[in-house]
Amino acid sequence: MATVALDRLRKVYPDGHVAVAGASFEAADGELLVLVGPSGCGKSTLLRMIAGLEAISDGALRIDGRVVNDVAPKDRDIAMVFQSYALYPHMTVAENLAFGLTLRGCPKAEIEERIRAAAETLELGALLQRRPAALSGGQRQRVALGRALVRQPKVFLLDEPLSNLDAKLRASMRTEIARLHRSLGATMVYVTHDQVEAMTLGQRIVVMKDGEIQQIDTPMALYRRPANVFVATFLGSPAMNLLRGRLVAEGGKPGLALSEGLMLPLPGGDIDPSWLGREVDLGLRPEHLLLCAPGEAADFGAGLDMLEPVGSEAFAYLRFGQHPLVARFAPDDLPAPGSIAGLRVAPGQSHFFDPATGLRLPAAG
Ligand SMILES: Nc1ncnc2c1ncn2[C@@H]1O[C@H](COP(=O)(O)OP(=O)(O)OP(=O)(O)O)[C@@H](O)[C@H]1O
Repeated sequence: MATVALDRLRKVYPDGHVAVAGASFEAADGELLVLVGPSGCGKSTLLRMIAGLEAISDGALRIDGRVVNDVAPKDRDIAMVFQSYALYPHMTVAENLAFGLTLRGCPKAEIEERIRAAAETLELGALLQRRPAALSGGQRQRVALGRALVRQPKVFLLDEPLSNLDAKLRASMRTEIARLHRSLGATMVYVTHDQVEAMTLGQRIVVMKDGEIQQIDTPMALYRRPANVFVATFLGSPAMNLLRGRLVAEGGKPGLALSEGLMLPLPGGDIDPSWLGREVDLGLRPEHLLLCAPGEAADFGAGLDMLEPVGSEAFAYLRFGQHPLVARFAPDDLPAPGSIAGLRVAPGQSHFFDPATGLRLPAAG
C-alpha cells in the first residue's frame, strides 16, 4: 500500500479555467480519504490528476514518495472505479474481472486465483458467468469494485461510485466499501458530492469549493469546528442555522441583537468578551436549539410553522421574528404547529463567523 501526497497541485484547463487552485494534502498509507464538495468544485479533476487521466498544470504529485507527474496512468499502480461502472457489456463478469490482468500478461492460474478471491470478498461467486445486462445496479458496481480489487493496486481511486444507485442500495454499498477498506487496509481516495457519504465513509474529509480546499479534518472535527461558513453549512442535514447580528451583553445578559430589535439570548460562556459589540454570523445546529418542557422557563420563544416527523426525531421549522430556524426535536410531546415553542441554546455549541470573510472567529487567547 502507499501514500498519496499532493504538493500545491494545480489544474488550469486550456480555456483558462482554474479547476484546482493549488491543492496540498497527503493520504496516509491505508487511509480512506474523501474529497467532497458541490458540483464543479474540482474534485473529479483532482482525482483524475492523481489517476494520470488529466495532465497536472503545476505542483507535484507523489505516490509512495515518488514524483509521478509524468508517469503514465498504467504505471502508477492505481485502480479507478467510476460512477458509470464502465463494464464491457459483451463480456461475462469473470471476463470483465480478468480483462485488465490478461492485458498485463498475468499468468492464467494467478488470474483465476485473484478472481476467486475478489468474488469471495464481494459475493460475486454466483454471478461470474452473467453479462452486465443481467445484473442489478448494485451488482454492477460490485463488479466494478472487483475489477479494481483484482489489480491489487497500491491506491484505489473512486469517483462517485454510488451515485447511480437508489438510496437504499447506496447505504448498503457504503457499508460494503467501508468493510472492504477495513479488510484490505488499502489507501483509498473517494470523491463524492454527498455529505452523508463523506461523513460516514471518510477517515478524513477534504472539503472543496471553487477549486480551493476549505478544510481537511476528521468528520467529527469538521462538524464540531468548521473553519468557515461554507463548511459549516455544507456538512449536516438539516443545515446549520445562520443568524447575522451584533453580540451584546445588556444588563449582564449575553446575546445576539438581531434586526427588528430582537434579542437571541446565548449561554454566557459561549461569547469571547473581546467579541462584544461586533457583528457576527451566528451558527447554530438544529440539534442545539433545545425545546423547553411546558412550564420550564425558556430563554426565548419562536413560532412553530411546521413539523416534519421522521420517526426517530422531528424537524421543526420555526420563526424567531422574521428569522427562520430549523430545530431537531425528540418525536414525543411536541408543541402544535401554530403555537410558540419555548427554546434555549445548548451551551458551548454556538459557532461565530466573521461576516466579511466567512471565517470562524478566533477566540482571544
Ligand atoms: N475540459 C475542461 N475545460 C474547461 N473547464 C473544465 C473542463 N473540465 C472541467 N472543467 C471545469 O472545471 C471545474 C471542475 O470540474 P470537475 O469535474 O472537477 O468538478 P466536480 O467537482 O467533480 O463536479 P461534479 O460533481 O459535477 O462532477 C468545473 O467548473 C468544470 O466546468
